[in-house]
Amino acid sequence: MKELIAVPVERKQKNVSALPYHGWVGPCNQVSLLYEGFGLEDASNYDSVKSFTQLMWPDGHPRFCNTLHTMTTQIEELNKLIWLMIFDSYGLGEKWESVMINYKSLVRFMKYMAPPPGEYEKGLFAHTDKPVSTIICDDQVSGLEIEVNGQWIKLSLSPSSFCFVVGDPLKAWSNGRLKAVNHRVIMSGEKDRFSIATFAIPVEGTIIKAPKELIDEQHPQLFKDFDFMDFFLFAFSKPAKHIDSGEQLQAFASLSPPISD
Ligand SMILES: O=C(O)CCC(=O)C(=O)O
Ligand SMILES: [Fe+2]
Repeated sequence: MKELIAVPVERKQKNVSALPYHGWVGPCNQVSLLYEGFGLEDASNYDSVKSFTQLMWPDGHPRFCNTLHTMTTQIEELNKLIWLMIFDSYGLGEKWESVMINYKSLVRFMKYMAPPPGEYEKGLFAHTDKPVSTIICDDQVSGLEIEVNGQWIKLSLSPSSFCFVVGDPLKAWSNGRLKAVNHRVIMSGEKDRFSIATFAIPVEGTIIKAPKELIDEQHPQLFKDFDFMDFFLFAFSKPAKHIDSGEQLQAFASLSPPISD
């Protein structure tokens, strides 16, 4: 990752995408002055990894390319395994093929700079994830926090462990059974933090809908069926900027008025 951060900014700026949050974002006020992130779309596809490394390094950095491809295919497998465990836990294991969401992995490589000495500063604002789910790994420099009952809890990931984050679409898919946790990154201490997040981005035209088995009289349908990309683009649109990240799904797809906890 340090090699990626060391790439000249003119080349980093070539890491662009038509989709929000899919390309390079340098330190800025909208996100954070401590934050820098790269985006790699369709990350388990070798050609796509190769195009990325060729964009970053004139020689394409074959060692980086191969290691990255191995990592992304394995994380994608891990994500699928977790989804299958979720399906199974709702008695849908046998039907996994009909409830599976086809997706591509978007990998984001992130660096959060250490704040000035003694300071406690935002690295990434509080949000719920807009992709279906996310797998995060970091370099054990803490910073990731989750909100539980109004309290922020710092997570310390142990070496070689991963954090699975439920995104808003998975909450909708599960008819509200799974919660999309509000999370943020707060930096303190002297060390920079490096993290890699792998997001599940459904393929074009995917409709997010709760399986009929998860809807009944006791569990009425909470969200209308929606096209993933419509929701994703809505979440990054101007009107949605005024809506709390955790409320965007409700605002976009709710079938009932909000229920307070
Ligand atoms: O860097 C992290 O640990 C979290 C990143 C994150 O939440 C995100 O990119 O959505
Ligand atoms: Fe996130």
